Amino acid sequence: MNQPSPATWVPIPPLSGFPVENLPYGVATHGERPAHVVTRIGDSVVSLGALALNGLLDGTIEEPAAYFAIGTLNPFMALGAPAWAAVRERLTELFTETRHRSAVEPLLVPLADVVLYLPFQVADYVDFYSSEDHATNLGRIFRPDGEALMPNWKHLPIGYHGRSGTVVPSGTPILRPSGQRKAPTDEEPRFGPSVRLDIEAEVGFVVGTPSPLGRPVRVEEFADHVFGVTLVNDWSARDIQAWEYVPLGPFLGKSFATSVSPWVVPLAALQDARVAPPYQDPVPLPYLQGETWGYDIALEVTLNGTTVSRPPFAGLYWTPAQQLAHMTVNGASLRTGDFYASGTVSGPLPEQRGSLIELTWNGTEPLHLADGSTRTFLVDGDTVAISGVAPGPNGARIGFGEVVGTIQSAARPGQ
Ligand SMILES: O=C(O)/C=C/C(=O)CC(=O)CC(=O)O
Ligand SMILES: [Ca+2]
Ligand SMILES: [Mg+2]
Repeated sequence: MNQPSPATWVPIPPLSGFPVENLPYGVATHGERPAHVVTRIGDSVVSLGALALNGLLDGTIEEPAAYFAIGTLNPFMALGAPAWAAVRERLTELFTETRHRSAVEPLLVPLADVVLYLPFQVADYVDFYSSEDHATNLGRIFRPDGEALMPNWKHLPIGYHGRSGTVVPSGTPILRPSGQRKAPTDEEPRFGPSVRLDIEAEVGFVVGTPSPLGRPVRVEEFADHVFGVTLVNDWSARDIQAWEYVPLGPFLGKSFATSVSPWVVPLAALQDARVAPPYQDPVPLPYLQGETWGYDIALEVTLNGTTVSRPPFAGLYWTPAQQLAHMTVNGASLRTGDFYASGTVSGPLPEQRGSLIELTWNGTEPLHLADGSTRTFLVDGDTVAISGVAPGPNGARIGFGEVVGTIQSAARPGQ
């Protein structure tokens, strides 16, 4: 469908991922103005701070300017699902009812004229490991002599706590990390810049509503707590990781940078992208059961402009609601801004693998790029972009935009 959103008076380019059915949240500056909460429609950005200051969000939440004429989504996210629904309904009204056009149109700013930031303050950051194809591939590569999947893998969504302070917005340069590594053929460990720098294409979930210590969040409560969805590139230094991570798990090989796309797509925009959860055998324990679903988000990974993978999020084994329930089943509380990533998204086909270690099978099968060069792991100057799109109502496309990063050479020790 060429015109997925005929109801809006805002011009929407054909096939745009930002029709009125999307209305994601971000944080942006425009010229000298301070950072505000914004939304995007077509190729225009609108400050919710400006809408609020003009009285156009009256009747949604108390004092909307206090939540939107600021440079972070956290206070709004903390208000909870009824407030999110009220604001979304009002924004939809403003962009679809022509009587609002004269008031709202002057507030539209071209996307190209704004600078986008990390839209929320990250509280805790968790990274899961929930793609069966990814886990199987990594098991084969890292543990060729054992079972590909660990015995616990189909009983619980495996994850680890990452480093929230190094979650960075799309476009932040990625400095090649240095660390210890020891290849099987090396006699001794050595220190230096990673020579196996990799990507992980993932989908991230942003928690809005907090939960108290001691009260697990049930699978059915997912949509009460999760505000929205982003794309993630969880940069990974495979050589540092391989030497450091047994038995306690990923540490410095994954904590130097995790890039996030600038738009948080509300769960409400993904209603039509829900898919049946995968068949789970063995049946998980009761706290992981309940009404749950996956999301049909088609990812695309480009390396210096060449498409190298199309990972399908729909096939993930554990659903985001099961991940949330697992993360809190021990009584751990949720804070506004908690962020959890799905784990690397890989599909069953070779061209659906979400990391270079899989795409090149541990560096043995180089990728061929459009410029004639080949790659196993990332070299300085490489740019990786991950984009995503999901189905919306009436044939609309719900876009996530993209998360981009370019590799810079390692800082010399002492710098
Ligand atoms: O299986 C391993 O040894 C390693 C797995 C990963 O590096 C993946 C990871 O950290 C989580 C994920 O993104 O799926
Ligand atoms: Ca990861
Ligand atoms: Mg990371």
